[in-house]
Amino acid sequence: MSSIFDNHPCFNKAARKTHGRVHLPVAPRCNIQCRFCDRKFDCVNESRPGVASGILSPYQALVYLDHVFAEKKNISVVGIAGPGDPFANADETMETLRLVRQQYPDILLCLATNGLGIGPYIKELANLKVSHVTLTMNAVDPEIASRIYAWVRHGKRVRQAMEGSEILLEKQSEALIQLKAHGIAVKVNSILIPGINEDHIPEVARTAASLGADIFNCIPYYPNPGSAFGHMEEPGKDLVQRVRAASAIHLPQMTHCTRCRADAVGCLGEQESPSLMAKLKACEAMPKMPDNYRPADEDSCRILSPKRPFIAVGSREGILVNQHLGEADTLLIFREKDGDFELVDTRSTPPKGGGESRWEDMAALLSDCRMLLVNGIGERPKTVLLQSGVDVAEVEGLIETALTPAFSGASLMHLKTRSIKACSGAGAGVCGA
Ligand SMILES: C[S@@+](CC[C@H](N)C(=O)[O-])C[C@H]1O[C@@H](n2cnc3c(N)ncnc32)[C@H](O)[C@@H]1O
Ligand code: SF4
Ligand code: SF4
Repeated sequence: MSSIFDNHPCFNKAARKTHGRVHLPVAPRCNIQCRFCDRKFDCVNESRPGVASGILSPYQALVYLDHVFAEKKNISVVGIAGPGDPFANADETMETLRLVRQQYPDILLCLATNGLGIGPYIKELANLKVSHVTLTMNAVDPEIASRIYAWVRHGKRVRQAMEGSEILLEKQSEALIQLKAHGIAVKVNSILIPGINEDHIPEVARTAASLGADIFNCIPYYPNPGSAFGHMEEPGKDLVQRVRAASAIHLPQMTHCTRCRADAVGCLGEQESPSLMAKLKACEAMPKMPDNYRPADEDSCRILSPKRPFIAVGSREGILVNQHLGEADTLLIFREKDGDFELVDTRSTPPKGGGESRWEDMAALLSDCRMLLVNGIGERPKTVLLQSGVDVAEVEGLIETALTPAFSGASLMHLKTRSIKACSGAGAGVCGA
């Protein structure tokens, strides 16, 4: 019998080599300070929790995700794991989850949090079908916790270690109970910090089990020179094994955690992809929100402004979306009218062979269009158009079928071009693909 654990590489060890995950780095800030954590937002060299090569806005993250799915075919989970805490950046986190869910109705969604701020969002997380949450609980005794957490920001006030730890622990317990009450699978991460909590972690596992957690992940502390615990050594294998064995009495153990970056992508332990890291940086440089974008709400995803009333289509005969942008001599321009679609213009595309300026001219040509529908497009023109505020969808099928979701802002996922369409136009450098 299949279960929600099957396709998640962290919750199910058997899936770790077949199913990948992508972390979207949309949450830079944190609402607490763990003494072992050192966050970095522009770091390409280190492979550890809390680092990312860039920070994305929700809209940028959605564009980046397109690149991820184009390069990696085995991604089953989209998650948010910092580099700070998702609920110290609740607006960005929830906006990203809404956009991703709208665009990818069947993908698994997950996130990792310290639990302090998640409470008010649990209901909506369940509505968005966020199926897996990781809650990091490093202690359940406030005295031990106060040695791990330097401060906790609750509401507008920053609380010092002891008072803050008491609040944090209470919020974590409440969050775990509520997450389970909403049918969400919960993994509890507990960072094993030698000399601080090694004898206490089995008690964390026992408490987590009593509150309904599904699985426990005792993670060896990774030494961060930039953190307050920077001088401490990483726990040895024997200690990790001993603590995991004592915790296994209470909960099944995850033993294959690879202590991932906040922008990790692919299978666990896989080397970072240089091309996707470059894509992430390119997406970070895009406008945080193009002209034709307004934040999503619970009911609708992309509500598009009247500043760009039209949608452009690449079509050979005017019935199907079946043209690669590089091959298109003309683009059809549609608008929505009285619940129907009207062809309002046929525009000649800028002449081929103009290099980069061809795509800039194309962006100008489509300055009143909110979206371009084609069955293929090169990386460079796509980036130029997205940066100028034209959303791009690579789809195939009847124009009319594609225009309905395109105008309403609904998902076009079911129409996505199945095979990668290369430009067969007049030679290299012409279409930019
Ligand atoms: C960077 S955090 C982001 C999500 C969230 N703020 C949290 O703490 O769960 C992701 C995971 O990395 C862990 N982590 C951070 N620094 C670490 C370190 N130096 N060694 C081991 N795990 C670490 C956190 O405890 C957490 O479980
Ligand atoms: S809660 Fe997460 S991001 Fe924040 S300091 Fe702790 S480990 Fe780092
Ligand atoms: S850090 Fe561990 S639990 Fe989180 S995604 Fe990586 S392997 Fe999974």
